[in-house]
Amino acid sequence: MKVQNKRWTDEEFFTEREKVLKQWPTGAEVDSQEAIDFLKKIPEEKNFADVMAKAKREGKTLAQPRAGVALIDAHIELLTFLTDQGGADLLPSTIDSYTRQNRYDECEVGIKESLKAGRSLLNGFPAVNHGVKGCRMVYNAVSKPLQARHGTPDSRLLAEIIHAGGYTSNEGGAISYNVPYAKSVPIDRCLHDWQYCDRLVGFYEENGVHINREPFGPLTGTLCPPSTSNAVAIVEALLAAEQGVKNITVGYGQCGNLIQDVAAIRSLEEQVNEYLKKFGYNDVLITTVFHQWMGGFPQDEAKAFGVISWGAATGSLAGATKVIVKTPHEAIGIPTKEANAEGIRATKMVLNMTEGQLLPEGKELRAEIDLIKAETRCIIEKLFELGKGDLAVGTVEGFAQGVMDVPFAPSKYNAGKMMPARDNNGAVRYLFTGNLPFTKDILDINREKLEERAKFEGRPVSFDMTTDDIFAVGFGRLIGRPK
Ligand SMILES: CCC[C@H]1O[C@@H](n2cnc3c(N)ncnc32)[C@H](O)[C@@H]1O
Repeated sequence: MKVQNKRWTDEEFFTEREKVLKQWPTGAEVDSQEAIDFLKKIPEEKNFADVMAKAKREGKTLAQPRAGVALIDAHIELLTFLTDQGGADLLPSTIDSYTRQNRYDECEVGIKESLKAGRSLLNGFPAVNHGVKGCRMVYNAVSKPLQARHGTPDSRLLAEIIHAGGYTSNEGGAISYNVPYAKSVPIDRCLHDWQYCDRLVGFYEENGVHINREPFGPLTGTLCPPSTSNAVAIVEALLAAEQGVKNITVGYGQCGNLIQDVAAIRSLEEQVNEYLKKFGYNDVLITTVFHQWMGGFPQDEAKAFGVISWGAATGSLAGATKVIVKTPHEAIGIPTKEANAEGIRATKMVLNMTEGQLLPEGKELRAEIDLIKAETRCIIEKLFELGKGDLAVGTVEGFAQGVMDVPFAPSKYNAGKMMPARDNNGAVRYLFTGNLPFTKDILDINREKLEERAKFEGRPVSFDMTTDDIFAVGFGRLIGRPK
C-alpha cells in the first residue's frame, strides 16, 4: 500500500470514514456534529489534553493507572475506586485483547459470558462493543479525564467510538502499537491506519475540540535502549503533527539506571521539539510520560512496591508530566482494584515527597543526554534519507533494512538484529547493533561500557548478559550478575 507523510484531504478522510463506521453496528452511533458539540462542552478538568497542558505549566507529575474490565458498571466501579481510593489523576480504559485484534464478535461472547459469570472474562474494556453510548456512561460517571490504552494495530473504529464517547486521549501509533504487538501487520498498512486516527484528532481540533495523542513509549518493555524508543516516539509525533494533532505526550519505559532514565526523558522532550520546529509544526504542545518498569516483576509484593516507588521517583526527578503506575500484582496478572489503588497511592506518596525536585543537569547527565540524542539522530536522519525526505516511506524502508529495530519484537517486519545489555551501572547499552546506522564513536562508547561490566564480572561481553538482565528484576536486582 502506498503511504506518504502528507495530511489527508477531507475527501480521503471522509470516504474512508464511511467504511470504518460500518465495521461494527456501534459505528452507526458516531454522529460527527453531535460528537463535536458534546466534546466541546467537556470541562477543562475532564479534558485529557487540557489536564496534561496544565500539569506541564505547573511542573507537576501526574499519576495514571492501567485498568479495564468487561462490563460497564464494573468498569465504572473500578475507575471510581482508583480515583477515590487510589488518587488517580488521569483514568485509563485498558482495552481487551479481542478488540485490539478487531475481533468484536469474540468480545460479544466475552461480554455475555461475563454477565453470566458475574465477573470479567475479558482482560480489558471492550469499548467498540459498548459503543459511544457505553463510553458516554463511563465518561458521565467518572470525575477525571479518560484515555484509551491498548495495543491495536488497526485502531480506526476504536478511535471513532472512544472519542465520540468522551475519551479525550488515545494511546498508540503505527510503530508502537504494531511492531511490539503483532506478528504480521505490514508497516505501511499500519502507518495508513494510524494516519486515520491522527487525522480524526486533527478534524476534532479544527472543530475546537482538544484531544491528546500518546505514542506508546516502552515498545516491548524489554531492555529497550532509550534512543530506540525515543526514535519511535519522535517519528510517531511527527506523523501525528502532519495530520493535525496539536497535543502529544511522548513516552519512555523505565530501564532502571537513574541518570540514563532522566536523560531519556530530557533528551526525548528536547529532541521531539527540535524536530517539530524543524518541520514547521510550531503549535504542538509536547508533554512526557514515564512508564514504571515494564519488564518482569518480583512476585513478592513488598519488593514490587520497591520497583513501583523507584519508577515514581525517577519519573518525578526527570520532570515527566505523568507516570504510568504498576501494581503489586504485576507478576501475577490483572490486578484487583485494591492492588491497583495501592500502586497509585505508593506512587503518589513518592510524587508528593519529590514535588519540585528535579535531578540537576550535571556533567554525567548532559553526557548521557547528548549520547541518546546522537544515537537517535543517526536513526531518524537515516529514515529521512531512505524515504528521500518522506518519513512514512523512510519508516517502511527503515524497518525493511533494520535501521529501526525493536528488541524482542514479534513483528516479522522487524529485523530483530539489535540486542541490548546493561553496563556496569545498569544503563542499557547496545550489545549487537545489527544494521543500526550508528557512528564509530557511538559504537565504541557502547562497547567500552559493556567491556567495563565484563571486566568487573570476569566474563566476556556476550548475550548471556542480556538474558541475565531480562530476569534480574524479577529476582530482586537490576543487573543480571553471573551466578
Ligand atoms: C503495555 C501494558 C502492559 C501492562 O498493562 C497491564 N494491564 C494489562 N491489562 C490490564 C488491566 N485490564 N488492568 C490493569 N492493568 C492491565 C499489565 O499488567 C502490564 O503491566
